[in-house]
Amino acid sequence: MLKIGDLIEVSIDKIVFGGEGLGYYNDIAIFVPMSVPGDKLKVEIISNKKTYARGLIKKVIKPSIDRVSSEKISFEDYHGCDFAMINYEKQIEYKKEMVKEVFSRIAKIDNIQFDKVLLANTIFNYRNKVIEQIGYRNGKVISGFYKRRSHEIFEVKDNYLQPKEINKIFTYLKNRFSEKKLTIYDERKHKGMLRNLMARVNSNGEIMLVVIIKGNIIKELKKILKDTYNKYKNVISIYISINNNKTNFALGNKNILLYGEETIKENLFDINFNISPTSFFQINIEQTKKLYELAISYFNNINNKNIVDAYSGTGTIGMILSKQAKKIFSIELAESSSKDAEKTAKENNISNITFINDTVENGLTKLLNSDEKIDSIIFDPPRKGIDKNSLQEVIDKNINELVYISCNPSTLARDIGILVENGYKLMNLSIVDMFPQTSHVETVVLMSRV
Ligand SMILES: C[S@@+](CC[C@H](N)C(=O)[O-])C[C@H]1O[C@@H](n2cnc3c(N)ncnc32)[C@H](O)[C@@H]1O
Repeated sequence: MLKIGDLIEVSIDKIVFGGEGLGYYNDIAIFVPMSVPGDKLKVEIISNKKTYARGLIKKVIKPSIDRVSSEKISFEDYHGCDFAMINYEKQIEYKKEMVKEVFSRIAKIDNIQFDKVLLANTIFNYRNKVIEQIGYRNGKVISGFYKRRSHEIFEVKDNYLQPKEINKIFTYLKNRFSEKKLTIYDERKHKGMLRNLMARVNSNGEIMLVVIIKGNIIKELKKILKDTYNKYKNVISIYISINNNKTNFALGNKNILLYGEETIKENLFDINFNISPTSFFQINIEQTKKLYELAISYFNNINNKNIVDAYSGTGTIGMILSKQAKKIFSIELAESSSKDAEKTAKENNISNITFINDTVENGLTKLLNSDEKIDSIIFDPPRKGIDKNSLQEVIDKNINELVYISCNPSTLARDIGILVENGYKLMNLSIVDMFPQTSHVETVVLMSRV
């Protein structure tokens, strides 16, 4: 019987959904984060159940040929990236395996074939949005990510995924915060001011900064942000977000524009999209272009179709489709995203699009029961997938063509399973690697009525 704290030797056989490696020790399944199939490891047991246990790597005894370093072993060593210990080509192989495994287990579809697997050219520093926790160490303001399963912050110099320019500006801000001895938010006492730093950067290198605080804006903070705005010409927008809640969610309800522009803009397919601090926008622009191009190519004959863009964010896919389609209906829950989308449509003279600021659960049902004829739907839901009733409505109304973009293969497989049971066929399935160095995978699927 294993106990917490035991040191064991284990060989890793495979990667399972969620990104952890799996090996066996006396028939007990041992899950090991940051491990690679082919590794022989010394592992310390940190949790123990009847049929399985979880352990952390203490030492790499013999590295897998796919491991990039046998010295770096922890989540923190890889800046919080749970696949960065695996060479890039192999990361893709494991993502394919994970998608195959969930489709077989959940959707009961075996041996899926991938239409396309679109790799990234830029595999580091690709993120266009960054949020860090602010903390305090040895009299200095620091920022970074929480260590795994802890609320201790770890700070890294040149973070693997973040744009270098943002790292530079964050360093400047933290030095100024330290100098002025601004207080740091303490989540246990619910006291102190500085909570998070957030930044967005667009393809032109323009930056939006958001400082998330509890309480009121004090003049020292305002002065630091004014100096930042004047010093860095590429910082085009600075907000303070007030978050007085006891929550892990970073942004607050009140977002106050201090300097510069209300939104940052990103150009995709010749449309300038507006993005506010709280709006959703895909975090990897190079891969987003490929993702949208591929998803749009899955529609058969867009011209003269009425298409719904469900879970539409800032309206990107719908507006790109609107160039060819007859009519687009975009449904999005978040008010700021919907407002950004409306602004973008106006500025780019797009008029054949209707924005519905509502849940897909309500908005889609109403639309499908209205006089509008709907030919096709593109879904891009959050991780929890499509709500069951909405899916049933789509099935009942016999919508022939569904494109489904998903950031969570297990809820995708669940929803595809339901569609297949109800007379749809899986026509195409592709992967776009939006999140290199992490186990996250973006999948695009085309379903049609048979
Ligand atoms: C993965 S994002 C996709 C956004 C967009 N398609 C894009 O590519 O930028 C999911 C979006 O769904 C929205 N959302 C979440 N739950 C929703 C719901 N129940 N109804 C409508 N929109 C929802 C989120 O605010 C977010 O903008």
